[in-house]
Amino acid sequence: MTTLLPDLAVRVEEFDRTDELWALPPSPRGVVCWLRGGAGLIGWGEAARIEVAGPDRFDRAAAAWRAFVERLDGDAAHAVAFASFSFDERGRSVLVVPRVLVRCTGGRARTTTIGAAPAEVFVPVARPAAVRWHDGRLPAPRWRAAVAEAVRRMRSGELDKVVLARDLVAEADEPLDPRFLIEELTSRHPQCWTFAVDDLVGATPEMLLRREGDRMTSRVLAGSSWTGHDLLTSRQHLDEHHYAVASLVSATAPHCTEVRTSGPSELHLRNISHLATDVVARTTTGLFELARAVHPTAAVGGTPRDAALRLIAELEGLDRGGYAGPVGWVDAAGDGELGIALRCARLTGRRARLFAGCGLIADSDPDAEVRESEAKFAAVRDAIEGR
Ligand SMILES: C=C(O[C@H]1C=CC=C(C(=O)O)[C@@H]1O)C(=O)O
Repeated sequence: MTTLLPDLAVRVEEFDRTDELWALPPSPRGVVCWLRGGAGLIGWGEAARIEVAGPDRFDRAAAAWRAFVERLDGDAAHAVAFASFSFDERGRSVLVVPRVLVRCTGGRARTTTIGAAPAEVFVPVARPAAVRWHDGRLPAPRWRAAVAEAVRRMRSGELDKVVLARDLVAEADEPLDPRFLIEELTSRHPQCWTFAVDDLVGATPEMLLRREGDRMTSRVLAGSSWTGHDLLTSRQHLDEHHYAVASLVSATAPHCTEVRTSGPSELHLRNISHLATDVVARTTTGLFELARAVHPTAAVGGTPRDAALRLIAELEGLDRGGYAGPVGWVDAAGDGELGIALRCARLTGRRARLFAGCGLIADSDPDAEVRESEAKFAAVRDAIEGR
């Protein structure tokens, strides 16, 4: 389904960059962003919204985006759509084309407006008021039991790896303002990509796919420590990491040439460290078509993929929505970036539902995984608390 403005004239203006991109949207409504280290994209208002579902959601989104770009008048080359794809094929995936887009690279910023500039009433950024925390659908003891069962199944040889997630709910007295979270997340997590698309806000360290012309890059993460433990000498974490890299490389192989991997190395973030491998390749395949080929990698699904997805449905049973799905942006030429939507929350009015998942193999310890999930929640939890 596509909904769009009647007037699709594109206007572009250049101006000196600002460091406070998060403060530009005039109100909390319809904010979309993809920001890292003071640069990136932020937008508001809706020139078009494209919603797709089903196993062919990536192809349908790609076709709808191409059709939309063809309808634009003027400088269509500067148009960008923000995307949030559901983890599960039954979920709703969304492309949002903002009416106003600010793109900041190097010392310059550019505003792209589609249609007449929207009438803007400025609403100051609000800090969350009186936040209370509740268990989600999978409180820690139930999730620990699910992890223990998954480990038992892997020890019996049913599968090699699975990623199980749990949730946590924040409830504030007033509606949550995504701009506050964007500000907190960009300043706390400068190595991560802070995103807001539809109702999902977060800061992910994992780049699923970046496409610039015929160059594809990816950063695969799996294997974590929140205690400073050396990941590079841990057989368990190296094995867990290996499955994630192998799933990305084998899924992209039919679409890529000159594939090079470098890693693993350790990526140290504020609350946690990960094993990371960077992948570079040449491709002529579009960004969304590549996403169809690779999603879900074993960083969020498991190995073998189908057995892992069945076990996730059986033991986790959460509606992951956009969590662990591809999230990011695409431009008119088909270039763009899709991260994996991790360290994020779904915002609905006064509530935020946080998600955190852990990769499990036969050697995993359920108690350690519960603590790892808490360390992953901390990224958004501390941002909501503003502490
Ligand atoms: C599934 C998540 O993290 C993935 C990415 C990095 C490390 C992971 C791990 O060590 O389990 C996960 O595979 C999450 O943060 O919800």
